[in-house]
Amino acid sequence: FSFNPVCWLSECCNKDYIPGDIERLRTSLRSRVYGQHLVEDAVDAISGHWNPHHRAEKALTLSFHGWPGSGKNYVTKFIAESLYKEGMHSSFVHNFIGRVHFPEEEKVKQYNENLGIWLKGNISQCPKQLFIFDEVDKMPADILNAVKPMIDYKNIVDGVDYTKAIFIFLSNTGATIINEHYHRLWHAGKKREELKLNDFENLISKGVFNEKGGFHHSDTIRSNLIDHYIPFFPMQEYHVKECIKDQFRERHVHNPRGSHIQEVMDFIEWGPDDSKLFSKTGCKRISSKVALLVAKHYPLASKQEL
Ligand SMILES: Nc1ncnc2c1ncn2[C@@H]1O[C@H](COP(=O)(O)OP(=O)(O)OP(=O)(O)O)[C@@H](O)[C@H]1O
Repeated sequence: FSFNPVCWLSECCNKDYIPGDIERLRTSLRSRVYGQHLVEDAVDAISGHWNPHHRAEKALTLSFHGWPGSGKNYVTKFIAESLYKEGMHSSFVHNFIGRVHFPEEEKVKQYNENLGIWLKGNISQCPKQLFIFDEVDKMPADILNAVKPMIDYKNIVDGVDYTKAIFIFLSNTGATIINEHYHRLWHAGKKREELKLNDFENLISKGVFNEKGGFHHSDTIRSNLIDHYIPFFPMQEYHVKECIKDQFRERHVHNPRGSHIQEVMDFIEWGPDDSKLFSKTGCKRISSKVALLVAKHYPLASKQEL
């Protein structure tokens, strides 16, 4: 037993701060995330990756694809919260956003150099790091090539162990392919819950390789460094209704009137044109509409919020 007073004051690279609580992750996803049963595969991958009885061969790379508002960031937040005590605020969790961190196409070389040094610096402090790259489709092509060697390293390089890191890429790339394929399967009578990862993985990897953005002709994909492509299915009416109820509940309204739920539903655009099966914005933009209704019709709940 060793006691390190520094760890009282700041985050340390140990089990207390990095509990890696997979059961908590499973429970959170099952109870809070609607309609995305394939994220279970991501959980299994993470669980295997950090399994103390099995040494990972390389860093784990997961790539989440789907329409806006289908839960990619939401799920990532649960992953961070279950693996790290401080969740998204942990100094071992890093969130890069395409348009914010890599806005200029002509600076790719500089971004790549900085990113390489920076990743190495962090991983050398603590190997169990989570790197999230959001809006990969809005990053200049080639950015991911800076990450590629780190994902590829199988051994300790210059004293740094890259194999325990987790990389999660989020994008809308491939969303159209996912939606169309989902639509076809749905027409053929397949149930959403019956769909498997391998119904989609090949389709996505081929699709993202050709679409513009950070994955475009990327070495990361060419060399098969992405371990799992996870499709996020478009949200249907019953999922969106659950999201709306969640938003009411968050504002202490546990029994919202049906007409109020409908009022929010009326704001949502549905596609594709023939079936109108999916919400074009998923569960996004619901929260502000619900906030307005709560302020207007549930004054007591609004007070509780303050
Ligand atoms: N599958 C889901 N189950 C429950 N709530 C969801 C789901 N998807 C989205 N939401 C709700 O909608 C909000 C926005 O979703 P989120 O930010 O995860 O979308 P996204 O897929 O990351 O979109 P984008 O591609 O625009 O980044 C979440 O914070 C959550 O409240």
